[in-house]
Amino acid sequence: MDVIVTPTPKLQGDIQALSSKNYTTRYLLVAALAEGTSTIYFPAHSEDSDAMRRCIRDLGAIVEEDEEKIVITGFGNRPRDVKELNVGNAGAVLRFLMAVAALCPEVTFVNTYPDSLGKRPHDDLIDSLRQLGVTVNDNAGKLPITISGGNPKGGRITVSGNVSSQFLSALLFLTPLLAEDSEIEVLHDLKSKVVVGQTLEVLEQAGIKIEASDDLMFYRIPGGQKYEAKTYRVQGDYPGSAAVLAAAAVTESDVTIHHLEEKSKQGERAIVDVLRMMEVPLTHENGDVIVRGNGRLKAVEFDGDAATDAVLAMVAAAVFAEGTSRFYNVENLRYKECDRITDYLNELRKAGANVEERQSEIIVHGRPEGVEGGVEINAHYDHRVIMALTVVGLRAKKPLRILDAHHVAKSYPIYFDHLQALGANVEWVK
Ligand SMILES: O=C(O)C1=C[C@@H](OP(=O)(O)O)[C@@H](O)[C@H](O)C1
Ligand SMILES: C=C(OP(=O)(O)O)C(=O)O
Repeated sequence: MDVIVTPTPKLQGDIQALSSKNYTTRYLLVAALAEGTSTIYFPAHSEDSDAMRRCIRDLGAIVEEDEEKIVITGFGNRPRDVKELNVGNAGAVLRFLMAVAALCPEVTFVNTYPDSLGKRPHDDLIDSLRQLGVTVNDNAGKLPITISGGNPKGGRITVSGNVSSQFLSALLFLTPLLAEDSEIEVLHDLKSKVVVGQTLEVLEQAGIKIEASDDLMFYRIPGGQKYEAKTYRVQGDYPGSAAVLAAAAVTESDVTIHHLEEKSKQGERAIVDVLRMMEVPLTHENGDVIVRGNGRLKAVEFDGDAATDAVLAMVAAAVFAEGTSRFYNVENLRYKECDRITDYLNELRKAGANVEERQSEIIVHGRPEGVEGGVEINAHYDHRVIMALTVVGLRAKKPLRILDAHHVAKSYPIYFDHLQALGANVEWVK
């Protein structure tokens, strides 16, 4: 399914932020790793959270749900002996469950998205699991991957944080369940460090004790712990909302998004500060972000690693800013659903934006007068590319057709419904 985005000068109305993807996947996981019954209120509904739901069920969790909650009876440290798991295109779900698979006799993670998740590297996590004595058969660090647990005990391990924080998060979920104490040292840099804060927050809520160094590069994890069954409430999702806020920023608008906590640990809440730095009129109080856009934006410089999943939306806003914007420290955007530097900038250029890439940097020469549009956009299987190009399409001169825009459902299945509710001219076509 494609979407046609027709230029729309005005957006108006209010929407509820959808529920956070990253918190939903984490709560589902810690509920599955507990032995009792946990309840998760307002979980996200998207392909990625569905993938986690499906896989924990396959691993033996009992999952029941209604409109507002999911009730999960976990399998503790004894997942069912499952032969195969299908995580769809969900990177975090794959990485977290590769660690859990160390508790299983033998599991194969299948490769259902060869052109997206199938291209992403997992070597760093594979190396760490091998240090724990787990046997891993992989395809040069990529899917399909077979993990044979071999009853790991814990101990001292290292993990590289250069490519993704998800490898470290995965080990932090596993090691408390092992019989002996563990120590994890992060080698090189730790990218997307803020997301590890969300992992630690959820582990603490689940009753797990972990000692973390202030710089998040070293951890002591007592072994033999048990996850407690708890009640969780999922907060609003900043990465998805970032695209809607960017859309409001580049148009004449009066848009409110409810349910975005000011004190959230999501790094992507920086979208609010970045738009503010770009001189977009907005307020953020009592969980409501209100943007009253006038279409005028100023260029910005920003360390994108602090808000990994909002960078594409920020870049889309910068396409219309006065001056040159720079988003630096973003190399790991290359290892996502697509290469979010080269692939994304190619699509932006097609739409008429003036952008340049460096190995770990995106440079945007703003065009306040608008871009030409009138082209077909390749979504590269990437929900965030789809959302960001939609923002650009709203202020192009001619419509954009985003091919295979249904991949938006990876994180935000109702993105286009939300935009329509705000008055955007976006239409699904076959
Ligand atoms: O831990 C998580 O849930 C995530 C971590 C981040 O990935 P990286 O650490 O690979 O940047 C983020 O981009 C991804 O959407 C979700
Ligand atoms: C990169 C993302 O997710 P994941 O790594 O979990 O596939 C994302 O949501 O933008």
